[in-house]
Amino acid sequence: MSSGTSRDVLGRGLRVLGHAIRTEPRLFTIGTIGSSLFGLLIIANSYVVGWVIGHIVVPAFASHRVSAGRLALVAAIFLGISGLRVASIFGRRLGAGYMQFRLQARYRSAVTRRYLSLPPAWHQRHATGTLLSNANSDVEAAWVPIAPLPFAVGTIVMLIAALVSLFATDWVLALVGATLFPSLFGLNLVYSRRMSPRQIRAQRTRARVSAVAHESFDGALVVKTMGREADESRRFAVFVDELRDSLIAVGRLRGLFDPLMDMLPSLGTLAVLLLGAWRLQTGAIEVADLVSVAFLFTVLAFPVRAIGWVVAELPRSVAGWDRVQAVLGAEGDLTYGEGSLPGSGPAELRFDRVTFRYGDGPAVLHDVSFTVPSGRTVALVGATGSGKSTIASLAVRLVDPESGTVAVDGVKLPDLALSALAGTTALVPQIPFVFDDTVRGNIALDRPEIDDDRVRAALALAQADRFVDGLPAGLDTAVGERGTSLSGGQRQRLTLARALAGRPRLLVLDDATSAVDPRVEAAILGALRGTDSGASILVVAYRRATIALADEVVYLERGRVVATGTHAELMATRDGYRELVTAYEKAEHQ
Ligand SMILES: Nc1ncnc2c1ncn2[C@@H]1O[C@H](COP(=O)(O)OP(=O)(O)OP(=O)(O)O)[C@@H](O)[C@H]1O
Repeated sequence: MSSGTSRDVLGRGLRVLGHAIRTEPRLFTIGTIGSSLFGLLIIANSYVVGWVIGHIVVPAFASHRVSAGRLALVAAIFLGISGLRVASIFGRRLGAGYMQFRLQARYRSAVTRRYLSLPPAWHQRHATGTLLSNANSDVEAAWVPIAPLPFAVGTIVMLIAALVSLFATDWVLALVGATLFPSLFGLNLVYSRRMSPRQIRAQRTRARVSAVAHESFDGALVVKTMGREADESRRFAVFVDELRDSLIAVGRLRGLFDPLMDMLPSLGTLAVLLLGAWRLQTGAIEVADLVSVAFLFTVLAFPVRAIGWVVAELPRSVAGWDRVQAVLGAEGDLTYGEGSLPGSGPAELRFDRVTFRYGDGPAVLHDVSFTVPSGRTVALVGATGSGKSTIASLAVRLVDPESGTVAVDGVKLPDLALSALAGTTALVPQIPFVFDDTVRGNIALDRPEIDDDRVRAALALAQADRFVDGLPAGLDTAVGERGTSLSGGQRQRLTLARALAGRPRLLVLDDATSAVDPRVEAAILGALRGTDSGASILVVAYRRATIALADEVVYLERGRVVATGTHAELMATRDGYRELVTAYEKAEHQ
């Protein structure tokens, strides 16, 4: 979705506002009633000021007397107007503030929910920094005009009422208003057209700055160890400078527009005073009328600015809204069936003639067929890039095959409900992810059925119980952001324990124990195979000892299964397999 040209941005911005009003009609109504009352009170106040000058102050100059009763009446009227104004400002700000923050919260949650439901392929195409920007600054930008919106609508009500009262007072003075008010609108429109491309550019640059910053922080270790700090700072500076320039361009235009918006009502006041003096002379109006109208023009400038605030923010709002909609409207979700897997104990996994490609790229798996029989351990072995991780992703349905089927206990994965899939299968990925939480929190992940006994049992299976017992607060130890206080092998075992705690019936280990030493790895696999109610296991393996523990080996070359059999059989019959496993072994001993 594009952000559109400046020409149509006003229309689209108004549609975004319409959407906001339909989403929060009650709050919008409260805010608008408050600000309309505020506007009407401005007019009332002007007419009271005029009346006091014309009927109390001017006669007092002539008679040198003011009645105390009249003064008390005037004081009471002004106090009453002030009280009502306080209430109107309160209603306006309350309605607008609640409306803006509720919309922001609603869309932040919606964007985050959408991120979580979009498939890995989508995430791979979008930088994390951009996603952060979508959920934060784009959502904020979309709803920036909401804060002044009720004020602007109330101002329009005020301008219409002002025009009516001006015509009721004097048609000549009314003509000044009839010329001024449309000019204010016109100026706002010109401003919006000019501002549009600047705001869109600034919003895009913000997302880029966020993406580059995120990448720099994420890769801080590489940047430091490779001595690239200066280059990385320069790379960042290019985008920061671009953002500075686009924000200055926005500010420059605003700097030009704001004084113009202030000046127009002042010109109106001047015109009223000149024409009013003439009308006074001819007896067409009274002093009270002239003072009322002149006073009205001087106090108009502030509320009229509210229209400018809304219009000025529309381009930014449209840019933010488009970016938010691009996430909310993104396609490629996996749809789930309703099927369940009622059995218990280890499940069977079957790949049948599976072909897969990433996006429009070449096929990376061709006609892959193999089975992990219930309760057995199957090792996937193949050179780097041969498709092992892709098979692991397909086995737990992170992605769907282009053709062929993947089935668990005879049920095709797309026919399964998400809960059935998540309750049956577990993937332990190559790179462990640890949340900034306690050991317990990381393993239980708020799953209510996972109590401390299950957490401990999972830790024991993952050979992690001893190191966790050695942590200062045991299960309650906080592990830091991404588990920084743990070693790589400890992180891997924690992630494995997390998967095991859910008692999966099919466990997929994608090189999940590469950072633990070979003896511990063998102990883990031995323990997993030994449990009676355990899972069937598909393991991407590199170490000879691990591979030898598997009941069967599936050997891949360039996305094709070229042989299956026991480790011993493949060592005897397959040269490529023997060379690869021997190479792994040599690398390990070096
Ligand atoms: N997200 C992706 N987009 C495009 N191509 C990809 C993507 N992920 C993997 N590939 C390609 O798919 C092929 C198989 O990759 P895969 O990660 O499954 O191999 P692997 O056997 O697990 O490799 P390794 O042992 O290095 O982890 C490779 O050619 C790789 O370049």
